[in-house]
Amino acid sequence: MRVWMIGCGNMAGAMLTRWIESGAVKAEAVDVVNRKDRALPAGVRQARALPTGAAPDIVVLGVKPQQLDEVAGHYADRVAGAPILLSILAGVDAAVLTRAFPGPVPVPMMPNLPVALGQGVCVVNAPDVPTEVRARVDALLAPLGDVIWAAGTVYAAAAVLAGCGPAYLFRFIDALARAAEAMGVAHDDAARLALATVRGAAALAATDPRSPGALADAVASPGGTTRAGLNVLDDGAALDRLMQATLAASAARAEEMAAAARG
Ligand SMILES: NC(=O)C1=CN([C@@H]2O[C@H](COP(=O)(O)OP(=O)(O)OC[C@H]3O[C@@H](n4cnc5c(N)ncnc54)[C@H](OP(=O)(O)O)[C@@H]3O)[C@@H](O)[C@H]2O)C=CC1
Ligand SMILES: O=C(O)[C@@H]1CCC=N1
Repeated sequence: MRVWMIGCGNMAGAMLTRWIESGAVKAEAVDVVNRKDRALPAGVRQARALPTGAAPDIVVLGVKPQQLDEVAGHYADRVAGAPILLSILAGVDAAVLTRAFPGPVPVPMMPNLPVALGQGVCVVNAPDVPTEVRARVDALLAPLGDVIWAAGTVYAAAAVLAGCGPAYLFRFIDALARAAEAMGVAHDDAARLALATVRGAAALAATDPRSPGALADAVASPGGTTRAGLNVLDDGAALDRLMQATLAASAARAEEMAAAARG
């Protein structure tokens, strides 16, 4: 599969790393265009313009949403002959993509950074694409982790959970560590313990047949120490309300960005 990537920073770079490590895409089949050379997997070509010659099987758009018009001005003509335009731009829907890049089938999606390990989530928002396009996108995304197709408000919610979720969890790890540090654990030990606890708990939740709620109950002895802590998180649904407000803020920002992109 031949791939062109327009913009290949943190997120698109994570996807590229996994594609190459998994063997889904060969490094020499990838052309990246960015404004300066970056550390990319060996064998990937990078330049300040798309290559000449036949269009690839897929074009991946990996710039910031605010850079869409600029890159469309440079590359829309070259991209027009490609069959699929896969976009990871938050708040940029299929109609906006087609306006900027007429020709290819637009496939907006929201990945997350753990795709680099093959443990990410990709939420795809292209409900009406032809079967062969869906099959091709599914095959390309499969090595990255879970793939979910969603539309409308479900996509909006799933996209912020998947796309932003890692950042929320990184904050949670830091907050756990800071709390332990405030109680006397050395800074580095607190950071290590918090990360190891989250990693182990996530691995257990991913493999154990019990739900996260049931696993929490398995940790919390009746009248014990964990229950006392859970009572703080559960008081007035404090954690639920915090997460609802967090996702709602990200979703509202995505909607603002979508409105700006629509113009
Ligand atoms: N970070 C994340 O976890 C996630 C990000 N996203 C989406 O991914 C997209 C990129 O975000 P992220 O990777 O964090 O940002 P980065 O800034 O790391 O990546 C943006 C890339 O675009 C390139 N770029 C900018 N302008 C141009 C241009 N005119 N021509 C070609 N390339 C250009 C930059 O390279 P250079 O400066 O060298 O040109 C850089 O490689 C965003 O749209 C975001 O919504 C989606 C899900 C998760
Ligand atoms: O913060 C952002 O806008 C992008 C999209 C999801 C994660 N990063």
